[in-house]
Amino acid sequence: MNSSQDTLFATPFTQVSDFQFDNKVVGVFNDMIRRSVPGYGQIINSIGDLADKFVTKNSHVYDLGCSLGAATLSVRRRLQDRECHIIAVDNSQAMIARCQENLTSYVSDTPVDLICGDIRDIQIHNASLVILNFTMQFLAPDDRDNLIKKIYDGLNPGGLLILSEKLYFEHTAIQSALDELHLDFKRANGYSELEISQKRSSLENVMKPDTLPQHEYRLKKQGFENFNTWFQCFNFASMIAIK
Ligand SMILES: C[S@@+](CC[C@H](N)C(=O)[O-])C[C@H]1O[C@@H](n2cnc3c(N)ncnc32)[C@H](O)[C@@H]1O
Ligand SMILES: O=C(O)C(=O)C[C@]1(C(=O)O)C=C[C@@H](O)C=C1
Repeated sequence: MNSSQDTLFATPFTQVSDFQFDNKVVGVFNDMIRRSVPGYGQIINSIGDLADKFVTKNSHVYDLGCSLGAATLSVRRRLQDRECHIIAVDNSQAMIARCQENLTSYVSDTPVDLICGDIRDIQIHNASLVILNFTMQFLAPDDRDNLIKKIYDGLNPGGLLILSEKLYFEHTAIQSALDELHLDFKRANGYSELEISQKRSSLENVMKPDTLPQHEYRLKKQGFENFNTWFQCFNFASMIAIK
């Protein structure tokens, strides 16, 4: 997936505006997410491995907040002859346009319905896999319960939800230690203090991470009895929940 280097926050702004998944972000997104989210590449690969284990014949796979289609492509590579259908959704028109180009670059017999829309309005049914890879954190906290309930209801028995999120920690010293390790990861990937602090301000109002106990409580409350974290690096985690 080609991408320019992310320098969006490298020059000083008089006022930092709220983060948006617009054309400018789309152009650098692949570089941005790989240099910002520890373990992103491994998570994308493992989503393909999990798809291989959980996706059943003639079922649906949902990639909610698909961005450029990284998770969809990873899944699709593993699903030959499964006769299933992938539904990939994002509410950024710019992301969807670039995602379409990425999907058409690879041949596959698994059809993908690419939908520009809000994941809160999408119906889910006959699903063997639902992916929320760093998407739910951008929803208003009050909308998260309904989304998880809708996913639970739309999954077939034995179906899998993959939920990757940035985490917040209640304990002040733990929060600050893991946050600092994340910042060191960004520094090691070439981001300056200015880039780090301007991006942080830009995300402040639009990305609200939950704690791990909040995720566990929500998943259980909405019906998922089987839940575990399968990946964590610093303050980023990916969870699986099975219906
Ligand atoms: C961090 S990115 C997700 C990365 C992507 N899943 C991946 O694996 O590369 C978050 C995405 O969610 C989308 N998004 C945020 N809120 C949304 C909503 N309510 N409905 C649909 N898409 C949404 C954004 O446009 C953005 O593309
Ligand atoms: O927390 C940060 O600093 C991030 O950059 C995280 C994050 C994410 O988790 O989605 C935020 C926005 C971009 O989509 C890429 C990464």
